[in-house]
Amino acid sequence: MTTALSLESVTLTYPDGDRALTALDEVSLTVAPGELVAVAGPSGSGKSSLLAVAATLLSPDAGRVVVAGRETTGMSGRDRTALRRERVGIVFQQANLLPSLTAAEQLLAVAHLRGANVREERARAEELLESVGLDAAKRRRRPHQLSGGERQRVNIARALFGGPSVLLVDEPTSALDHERGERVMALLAEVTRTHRTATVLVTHDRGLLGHADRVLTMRDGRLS
Ligand SMILES: Nc1ncnc2c1ncn2[C@@H]1O[C@H](COP(=O)(O)OP(=O)(O)OP(=O)(O)O)[C@@H](O)[C@H]1O
Repeated sequence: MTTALSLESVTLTYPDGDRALTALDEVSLTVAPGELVAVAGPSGSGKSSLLAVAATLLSPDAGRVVVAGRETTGMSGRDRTALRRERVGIVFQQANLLPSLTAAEQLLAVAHLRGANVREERARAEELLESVGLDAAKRRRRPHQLSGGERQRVNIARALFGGPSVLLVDEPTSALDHERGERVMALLAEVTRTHRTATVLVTHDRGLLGHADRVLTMRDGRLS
Protein backbone atom coordinates (compact mmCIF):
# COMPACT_ATOMS: atom_id res chain seq x y z
CA MET A 1 0.00 0.00 0.00
CA THR A 2 1.20 3.53 -0.75
CA THR A 3 2.33 5.44 2.32
CA ALA A 4 0.13 8.51 2.68
CA LEU A 5 2.46 10.34 5.05
CA SER A 6 5.61 9.21 6.78
CA LEU A 7 8.34 11.05 8.65
CA GLU A 8 11.36 8.96 9.61
CA SER A 9 13.89 10.25 12.16
CA VAL A 10 13.36 13.82 11.04
CA THR A 11 15.59 16.47 12.56
CA LEU A 12 15.09 20.17 11.86
CA THR A 13 17.23 22.98 13.20
CA TYR A 14 16.97 26.74 12.89
CA PRO A 15 20.02 29.03 13.07
CA ASP A 16 20.13 30.70 16.48
CA GLY A 17 23.02 33.16 16.74
CA ASP A 18 26.17 31.08 16.36
CA ARG A 19 24.37 27.95 17.51
CA ALA A 20 21.46 25.95 16.16
CA LEU A 21 18.09 25.47 17.77
CA THR A 22 16.73 21.95 17.37
CA ALA A 23 13.00 22.31 16.60
CA LEU A 24 12.46 18.63 15.65
CA ASP A 25 14.61 15.97 17.24
CA GLU A 26 14.48 12.61 15.41
CA VAL A 27 10.73 12.69 14.93
CA SER A 28 9.04 9.65 13.36
CA LEU A 29 5.37 9.50 12.42
CA THR A 30 3.35 7.46 9.94
CA VAL A 31 -0.27 8.32 9.21
CA ALA A 32 -2.61 6.03 7.26
CA PRO A 33 -5.35 7.14 4.84
CA GLY A 34 -8.50 7.92 6.80
CA GLU A 35 -6.62 8.41 10.08
CA LEU A 36 -6.72 11.58 12.19
CA VAL A 37 -3.64 12.08 14.35
CA ALA A 38 -3.65 14.97 16.78
CA VAL A 39 -0.41 16.42 18.11
CA ALA A 40 -0.66 18.37 21.33
CA GLY A 41 2.13 20.20 23.11
CA PRO A 42 3.09 23.52 24.65
CA SER A 43 3.96 26.66 22.73
CA GLY A 44 7.38 26.42 21.11
CA SER A 45 7.54 22.61 21.32
CA GLY A 46 7.82 22.22 17.54
CA LYS A 47 4.25 21.58 16.37
CA SER A 48 4.23 24.12 13.54
CA SER A 49 7.69 22.96 12.47
CA LEU A 50 6.33 19.42 12.22
CA LEU A 51 3.54 20.58 9.89
CA ALA A 52 5.94 22.68 7.79
CA VAL A 53 8.18 19.63 7.22
CA ALA A 54 5.19 17.36 6.47
CA ALA A 55 3.94 19.99 3.99
CA THR A 56 7.41 20.00 2.34
CA LEU A 57 7.58 23.74 3.04
CA LEU A 58 10.78 23.14 5.01
CA SER A 59 13.43 20.48 4.30
CA PRO A 60 14.73 18.64 7.35
CA ASP A 61 18.45 18.56 8.20
CA ALA A 62 18.22 14.78 8.47
CA GLY A 63 15.63 12.05 8.05
CA ARG A 64 13.09 11.12 5.39
CA VAL A 65 9.70 12.58 4.51
CA VAL A 66 7.37 10.54 2.29
CA VAL A 67 4.20 12.22 0.96
CA ALA A 68 1.64 10.26 -1.09
CA GLY A 69 4.20 7.52 -1.64
CA ARG A 70 6.86 9.94 -2.90
CA GLU A 71 10.18 10.33 -1.12
CA THR A 72 10.73 14.10 -0.94
CA THR A 73 14.38 14.16 0.09
CA GLY A 74 16.44 15.47 -2.79
CA MET A 75 13.39 16.54 -4.79
CA SER A 76 13.70 19.82 -6.71
CA GLY A 77 11.79 22.86 -5.44
CA ARG A 78 9.53 22.68 -8.48
CA ASP A 79 8.64 19.00 -7.94
CA ARG A 80 8.05 19.65 -4.27
CA THR A 81 5.68 22.52 -5.08
CA ALA A 82 3.80 20.35 -7.57
CA LEU A 83 3.51 17.51 -5.04
CA ARG A 84 2.25 19.93 -2.39
CA ARG A 85 -0.28 21.48 -4.73
CA GLU A 86 -1.63 18.13 -5.90
CA ARG A 87 -1.51 15.99 -2.78
CA VAL A 88 -1.42 18.19 0.33
CA GLY A 89 -4.26 20.24 1.83
CA ILE A 90 -3.33 22.82 4.45
CA VAL A 91 -5.64 24.50 6.96
CA PHE A 92 -4.06 27.30 8.92
CA GLN A 93 -5.13 28.89 12.17
CA GLN A 94 -6.63 31.95 10.49
CA ALA A 95 -8.78 31.10 7.53
CA ASN A 96 -6.71 33.24 5.08
CA LEU A 97 -9.68 33.62 2.75
CA LEU A 98 -9.62 36.21 0.00
CA PRO A 99 -11.86 39.10 1.17
CA SER A 100 -13.46 39.87 -2.21
CA LEU A 101 -14.50 36.30 -3.11
CA THR A 102 -17.63 34.38 -2.10
CA ALA A 103 -17.28 31.06 -0.30
CA ALA A 104 -17.77 29.11 -3.55
CA GLU A 105 -15.28 31.32 -5.39
CA GLN A 106 -12.60 30.62 -2.74
CA LEU A 107 -12.62 27.00 -3.95
CA LEU A 108 -12.88 27.89 -7.62
CA ALA A 109 -9.86 30.19 -7.33
CA VAL A 110 -7.85 27.11 -6.35
CA ALA A 111 -9.27 25.18 -9.33
CA HIS A 112 -8.26 28.09 -11.59
CA LEU A 113 -4.70 28.02 -10.22
CA ARG A 114 -4.54 24.32 -10.97
CA GLY A 115 -5.60 25.00 -14.55
CA ALA A 116 -8.96 23.24 -14.17
CA ASN A 117 -12.11 24.24 -16.03
CA VAL A 118 -13.87 26.49 -13.51
CA ARG A 119 -17.33 25.98 -15.02
CA GLU A 120 -17.04 22.21 -14.66
CA GLU A 121 -15.70 22.51 -11.12
CA ARG A 122 -18.49 24.74 -9.86
CA ALA A 123 -20.96 21.93 -9.07
CA ARG A 124 -18.28 20.03 -7.16
CA ALA A 125 -17.36 23.15 -5.16
CA GLU A 126 -21.01 23.73 -4.23
CA GLU A 127 -21.40 20.08 -3.20
CA LEU A 128 -18.27 20.12 -1.05
CA LEU A 129 -19.35 23.32 0.70
CA GLU A 130 -22.81 21.80 1.30
CA SER A 131 -21.13 18.74 2.84
CA VAL A 132 -19.22 20.89 5.36
CA GLY A 133 -22.44 22.64 6.37
CA LEU A 134 -22.78 25.75 4.19
CA ASP A 135 -26.20 26.17 2.59
CA ALA A 136 -26.73 27.84 -0.79
CA ALA A 137 -27.21 31.34 0.67
CA LYS A 138 -24.03 31.14 2.74
CA ARG A 139 -22.04 29.87 -0.23
CA ARG A 140 -22.75 33.21 -1.94
CA ARG A 141 -21.42 35.26 0.99
CA ARG A 142 -18.00 36.84 1.35
CA PRO A 143 -15.77 36.02 4.35
CA HIS A 144 -16.77 39.09 6.42
CA GLN A 145 -20.43 37.97 6.14
CA LEU A 146 -19.65 34.56 7.67
CA SER A 147 -18.99 33.54 11.28
CA GLY A 148 -15.54 32.36 12.41
CA GLY A 149 -16.74 28.75 12.41
CA GLU A 150 -18.22 29.09 8.92
CA ARG A 151 -15.01 30.66 7.62
CA GLN A 152 -13.08 27.72 9.03
CA ARG A 153 -15.49 25.34 7.23
CA VAL A 154 -14.79 27.12 3.94
CA ASN A 155 -11.10 26.84 4.72
CA ILE A 156 -11.42 23.08 5.27
CA ALA A 157 -13.46 22.64 2.07
CA ARG A 158 -10.85 24.60 0.12
CA ALA A 159 -8.07 22.38 1.46
CA LEU A 160 -10.05 19.28 0.40
CA PHE A 161 -11.09 20.56 -3.00
CA GLY A 162 -8.04 19.26 -4.86
CA GLY A 163 -8.48 15.75 -3.42
CA PRO A 164 -5.36 15.69 -1.21
CA SER A 165 -3.87 12.51 0.29
CA VAL A 166 -2.55 14.46 3.25
CA LEU A 167 -4.43 17.09 5.27
CA LEU A 168 -2.40 19.27 7.64
CA VAL A 169 -4.25 21.40 10.15
CA ASP A 170 -2.72 24.04 12.43
CA GLU A 171 -4.74 25.15 15.49
CA PRO A 172 -8.09 25.18 13.64
CA THR A 173 -10.13 26.10 16.69
CA SER A 174 -8.02 28.84 18.29
CA ALA A 175 -10.32 31.63 17.08
CA LEU A 176 -13.50 29.76 18.12
CA ASP A 177 -15.37 29.22 21.36
CA HIS A 178 -15.46 25.71 22.80
CA GLU A 179 -18.71 24.59 21.20
CA ARG A 180 -17.80 25.82 17.72
CA GLY A 181 -14.31 24.37 18.18
CA GLU A 182 -15.86 21.04 19.08
CA ARG A 183 -17.99 21.07 15.91
CA VAL A 184 -15.02 21.93 13.69
CA MET A 185 -13.09 19.03 15.26
CA ALA A 186 -16.02 16.68 14.56
CA LEU A 187 -16.07 17.90 10.96
CA LEU A 188 -12.34 17.26 10.59
CA ALA A 189 -12.80 13.70 11.87
CA GLU A 190 -15.67 13.20 9.44
CA VAL A 191 -13.87 14.54 6.36
CA THR A 192 -10.79 12.49 7.25
CA ARG A 193 -12.95 9.37 6.99
CA THR A 194 -14.98 10.33 3.93
CA HIS A 195 -12.06 11.79 1.94
CA ARG A 196 -9.57 9.15 3.20
CA THR A 197 -6.94 11.76 4.02
CA ALA A 198 -3.99 11.13 6.31
CA THR A 199 -4.70 14.04 8.65
CA VAL A 200 -2.33 15.62 11.15
CA LEU A 201 -3.78 18.29 13.39
CA VAL A 202 -1.76 20.29 15.88
CA THR A 203 -3.25 22.08 18.84
CA HIS A 204 -2.38 23.18 22.34
CA ASP A 205 -5.99 22.62 23.41
CA ARG A 206 -6.22 19.14 24.92
CA GLY A 207 -9.94 19.58 25.52
CA LEU A 208 -10.71 18.99 21.83
CA LEU A 209 -8.81 15.78 21.22
CA GLY A 210 -11.70 13.34 21.67
CA HIS A 211 -12.24 13.14 17.90
CA ALA A 212 -8.70 12.00 17.06
CA ASP A 213 -7.81 8.37 16.32
CA ARG A 214 -4.44 8.91 18.00
CA VAL A 215 -3.10 11.66 20.22
CA LEU A 216 0.64 12.31 20.39
CA THR A 217 2.54 14.83 22.49
CA MET A 218 5.29 17.11 21.32
CA ARG A 219 7.77 18.31 23.90
CA ASP A 220 11.07 20.06 23.16
CA GLY A 221 11.02 18.79 19.58
CA ARG A 222 10.38 15.18 20.54
CA LEU A 223 7.21 13.28 19.72
CA SER A 224 5.82 10.63 22.03
N1 LIG B 1 12.05 30.58 11.49
C1 LIG B 1 12.56 30.28 12.69
N2 LIG B 1 13.82 30.65 13.02
C2 LIG B 1 14.35 30.36 14.23
N3 LIG B 1 13.70 29.66 15.19
C3 LIG B 1 12.44 29.28 14.94
C4 LIG B 1 11.80 29.57 13.69
N4 LIG B 1 10.53 29.05 13.73
C5 LIG B 1 10.40 28.46 14.95
N5 LIG B 1 11.53 28.60 15.67
C6 LIG B 1 11.78 28.03 17.02
O1 LIG B 1 11.62 26.61 16.93
C7 LIG B 1 10.95 26.09 18.10
C8 LIG B 1 9.67 25.37 17.66
O2 LIG B 1 8.78 26.31 17.10
P1 LIG B 1 7.35 25.93 16.53
O3 LIG B 1 6.74 27.16 15.91
O4 LIG B 1 7.47 24.72 15.69
O5 LIG B 1 6.55 25.57 17.88
P2 LIG B 1 4.99 25.37 18.16
O6 LIG B 1 4.88 24.17 19.04
O7 LIG B 1 4.25 25.36 16.88
O8 LIG B 1 4.60 26.66 18.98
P3 LIG B 1 3.17 27.46 19.08
O9 LIG B 1 2.21 26.52 19.75
O10 LIG B 1 3.53 28.64 19.94
O11 LIG B 1 2.79 27.84 17.67
C9 LIG B 1 10.69 27.30 19.01
O12 LIG B 1 11.75 27.35 19.95
C10 LIG B 1 10.76 28.49 18.05
O13 LIG B 1 11.20 29.65 18.75
